[in-house]
Amino acid sequence: MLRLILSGCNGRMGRAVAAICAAQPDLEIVAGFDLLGTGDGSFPVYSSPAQFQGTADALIDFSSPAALPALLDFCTSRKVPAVLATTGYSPEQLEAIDRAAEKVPLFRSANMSLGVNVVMELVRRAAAALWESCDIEIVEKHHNKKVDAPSGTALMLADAAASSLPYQPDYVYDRHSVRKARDRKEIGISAVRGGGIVGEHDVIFAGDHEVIQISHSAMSREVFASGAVSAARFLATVQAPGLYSMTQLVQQTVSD
Ligand SMILES: NC(=O)c1ccc[n+]([C@@H]2O[C@H](COP(=O)([O-])OP(=O)(O)OC[C@H]3O[C@@H](n4cnc5c(N)ncnc54)[C@H](O)[C@@H]3O)[C@@H](O)[C@H]2O)c1
Ligand SMILES: O=C(O)C1=N[C@H](C(=O)O)CCC1
Repeated sequence: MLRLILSGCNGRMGRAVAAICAAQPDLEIVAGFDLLGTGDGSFPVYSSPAQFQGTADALIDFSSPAALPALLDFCTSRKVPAVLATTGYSPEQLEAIDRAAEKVPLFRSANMSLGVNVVMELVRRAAAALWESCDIEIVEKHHNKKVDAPSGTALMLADAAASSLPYQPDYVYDRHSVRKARDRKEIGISAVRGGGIVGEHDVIFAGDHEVIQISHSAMSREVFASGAVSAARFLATVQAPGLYSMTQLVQQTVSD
């Protein structure tokens, strides 16, 4: 039995993860954390991690960057490995995650879908082949409840493209405030918010005579939820502290 804590349990993703756990007999949610310290009664919910006195094999977090300090305190002091799936962390929070990962296994990915991680590899290869002839632009689209922009996935895709460039690109999020033609060394990142769009990402390589586009569409939140559960299963097999990502999870899956 894998005993899980679900942080952000009352949210859209928290509910999607709970549904997957309910369908897998070897998974048990022993506690939920959420601002609102109540749930549907299927497991106890705490408004603060410190209130929970039990133990767990792993924690899955889909909540808010505001939850991070208390979560890192909890995970490092209680030695509970965590899957951090929340997006919108500040550079200082990313450093705090790096420091905590020296004490306990942590897994972080702004997108828990296996497909997006394949797309990242395609983007690396396309950028290596096309950077001299093409401008790189990223467009992401999400539902109207999403609070962070651009999406964590768009930033991961920009980093994937940047890793293949022989220069450090500037990420440009706003073309409104400056009247200036596009610089070759930019990666433009644009965010659209509307309705119930689950998550769409287009990486556009625009040349003078051709346009190449690499796209990913999430059809439901289940793809992120099941990826997070796979990451929690992966963490339960990892003993050493460290910051893990989909790269290691995919490597383990391929070698099994
Ligand atoms: N990595 C991925 O694959 C992936 C996929 C989808 C969403 N996300 C990210 O997950 C996060 C949650 O997304 P969502 O759509 O479920 O949002 P949501 O708003 O529906 O749910 C967030 C939940 O977290 C709770 N919460 C907020 N602040 C908290 C705090 N300080 N302490 C404890 N609980 C707190 C809220 O009460 C809410 O129930 C977002 O950052 C989103 O971008 C990541
Ligand atoms: O719904 C969200 O919020 C999503 N957030 C992630 C991101 O910011 O990239 C992943 C896609 C869905």
